[in-house]
Amino acid sequence: MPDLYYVPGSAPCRAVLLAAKALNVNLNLKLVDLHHGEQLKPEYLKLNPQHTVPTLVDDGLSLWESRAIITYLANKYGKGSTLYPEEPRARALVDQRLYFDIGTLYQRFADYFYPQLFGGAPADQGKLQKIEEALKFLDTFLEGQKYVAGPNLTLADLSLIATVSSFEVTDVDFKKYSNVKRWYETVKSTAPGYQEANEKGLEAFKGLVNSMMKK
Ligand SMILES: N[C@@H](CCC(=O)N[C@@H](CS)C(=O)NCC(=O)O)C(=O)O
Repeated sequence: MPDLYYVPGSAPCRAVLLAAKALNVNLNLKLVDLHHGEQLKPEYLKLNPQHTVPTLVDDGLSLWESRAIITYLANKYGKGSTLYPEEPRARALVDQRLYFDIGTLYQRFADYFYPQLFGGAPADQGKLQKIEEALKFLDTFLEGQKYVAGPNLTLADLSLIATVSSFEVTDVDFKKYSNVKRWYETVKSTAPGYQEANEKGLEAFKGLVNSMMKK
C-alpha cells in the first residue's frame, strides 16, 4: 500500500485524498508536523528535497506535487477509469484544467491569502482581483458542462474542488459565479468519499485560519 505523507488541512493533500477515494486506492497515511518543521528533517528531505506535502511513496518511488501524484495513481491503479480518460483529447482537457489549477487558480489564491495567513499582511485588492479573474475563467469552462472537463467527474474536478473549497474559509466569494456554484454542489454530492476526504481536512484548515488570523 502506498504511503502518503500529508497534513489534513492542506488543499494539495486533500486533492490526493479525494483522488485515492475515487480510485479506490488505500493509502497508509503519515502525518507530517509542518508546524514543528518535521518536513525539514533529513529523513523527510531524503524522500522529498523540496520538503512539501503531499509526498507519496509507492514501491520505492517517491513522488511529490499533488497533480503528479493523482495522475500517477490513476495511471497505476485506475486503468480504464473515466477519472483520467485515456483518449488523447479527453485527457488533454483534464490536464489543461489541472495545469490551470496549479498555475493559475491555486497559485493566485496562495499569492493572495498566504501572506495574510502566515505573515499578517493586509489583504491586497489587486491580488483578490486576480483570483476573481481566474474564477471567471473557471465559470466559462463550466458553461453548459456538468464537470470541468466534460460530462464525467475527473481528476481535474477533484483537484479544483480542493482549491475552491478552501475559499469557503476566506473572503473569496466564489458562489457569485453561477456555474462554479452549481459545479461545487455537484462535485460535493458526487465525488466518492467527499466528506471524509475533503470536509474533514477543510475543518482543520478552518481551525488554522481562525487561530492564525486572531493573533
Ligand atoms: N504545488 C505543490 C504545493 C505543495 C505545498 O506547498 N505544500 C505545503 C503545504 S500546503 C507545504 O508542504 N509546505 C511546507 C514547506 O514547503 O516546507 C503541490 O500541489 O503538491
